[in-house]
Amino acid sequence: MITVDQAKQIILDNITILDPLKTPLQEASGHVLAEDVYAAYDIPAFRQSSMDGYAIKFEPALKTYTLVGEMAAGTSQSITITNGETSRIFTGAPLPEGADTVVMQEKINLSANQITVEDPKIAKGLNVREKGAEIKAGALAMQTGSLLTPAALGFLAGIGISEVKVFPMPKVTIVLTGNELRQPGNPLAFGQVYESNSYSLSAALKLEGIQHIEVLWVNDNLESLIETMHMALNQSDVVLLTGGVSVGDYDFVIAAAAQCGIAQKFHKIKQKPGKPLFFGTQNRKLVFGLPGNPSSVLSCYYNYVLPAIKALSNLPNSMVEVEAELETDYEKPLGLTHFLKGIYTNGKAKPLNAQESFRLSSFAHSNCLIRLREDQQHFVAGEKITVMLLPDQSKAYKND
Ligand SMILES: Nc1nc2c(c(=O)[nH]1)N[C@H]1C(S)=C(S)[C@@H](COP(=O)(O)OP(=O)(O)OC[C@H]3O[C@@H](n4cnc5c(N)ncnc54)[C@H](O)[C@@H]3O)O[C@H]1N2
Ligand code: MOO
Repeated sequence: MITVDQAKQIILDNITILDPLKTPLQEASGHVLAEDVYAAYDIPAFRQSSMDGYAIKFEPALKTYTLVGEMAAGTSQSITITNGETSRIFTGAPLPEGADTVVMQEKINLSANQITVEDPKIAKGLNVREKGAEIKAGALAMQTGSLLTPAALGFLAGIGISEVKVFPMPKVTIVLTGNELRQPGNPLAFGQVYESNSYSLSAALKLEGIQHIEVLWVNDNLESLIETMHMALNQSDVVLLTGGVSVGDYDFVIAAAAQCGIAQKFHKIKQKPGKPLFFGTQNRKLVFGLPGNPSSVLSCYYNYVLPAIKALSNLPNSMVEVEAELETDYEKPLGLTHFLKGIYTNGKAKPLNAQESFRLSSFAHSNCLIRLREDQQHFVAGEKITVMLLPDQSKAYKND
């Protein structure tokens, strides 16, 4: 059986970044740019006022100017002023021909059609945004590899860009196996359990900005599973199966994967929860067989699926690992890495009760996974261990 780190490396070794795609700016949030973007225009495209006030042709000795017109934002008509003249002007409006300076309206006195400038700091060019001050036509605006943050998207829109080439996010299909599964909201018959894996996985994927998520249900029989797997592979870049990867008579994932031409890269990792995790590829498509227990599914998602999904889109792994002090003693058997649901605050990590992989109550209240080494049995309070911060809990790590 392979170790946690070996499994992580095998997955990364099998990833090919998805082919870049032209995308409207409105859909590009959180993606990585796959091209250098150049400005097509000078921005601002004209000399404009940065204040509401009066545009003048600055003359050091002159304090009084005659009002001859107005320039509003969005006007398509320009006017011309000469020495001793002024035009009313508003923020964002083009400067009149001949003007080089704007006086804020709080810093003048208006009487009849004349203004008197009362601004000791007045100087040529004050309150004027020069043409091309933000960026010049032809200049590099953003480089390939940049993350499209809200500010980056606003910047690109502001210089007239409407679509960009990005590394897309993968399309994901979740395949639920298990005859016992029932949709929440319905009464349970004997032997049935509520289906919860699609809820946790879809929510985790949406949090990362994944938009294409499809959920397919399949009964525990080989033919149906093969058919559903083909469908899932056809429509997506990543297939996440839950359940059916263990050794039971109704666990068909491994056999179905082989029959669908999925090359097995590993099956089983020295870890708890999630020991029977399966990973395979079909060309560039990734297939994860997540052990069905709800806590195993999520633990494997954070450890293996999330980094893979990020890597497909050329994004860094969003799982942050930090060193922390274990708050209590802990005992575990040798041989498997354990991931414990825990609470991390102010550099200390506390394992929660209810660590069994069929239950999610502790996961629901945790903000981290505490990683305990496979080759160690006794852990003592105060000892340094590694903690994986859950990405949706970033505000919960520090006491105010
Ligand atoms: N003889 C052995 N039995 C088991 C082993 C083993 O090594 N030898 N490993 C155990 C471990 S560890 C795990 S984890 C599970 C994994 O089993 P499967 O991946 O085959 O999953 P299932 O048997 O289908 O389901 C396990 C458990 O999870 C529940 N489940 C499944 N899907 C959902 C869902 N969508 N929502 C909520 N709950 C779900 C299912 O009802 C089962 O209770 O195998 C152990 N057995
Ligand atoms: O590894 Mo299983 O996920 O412990 O129950």
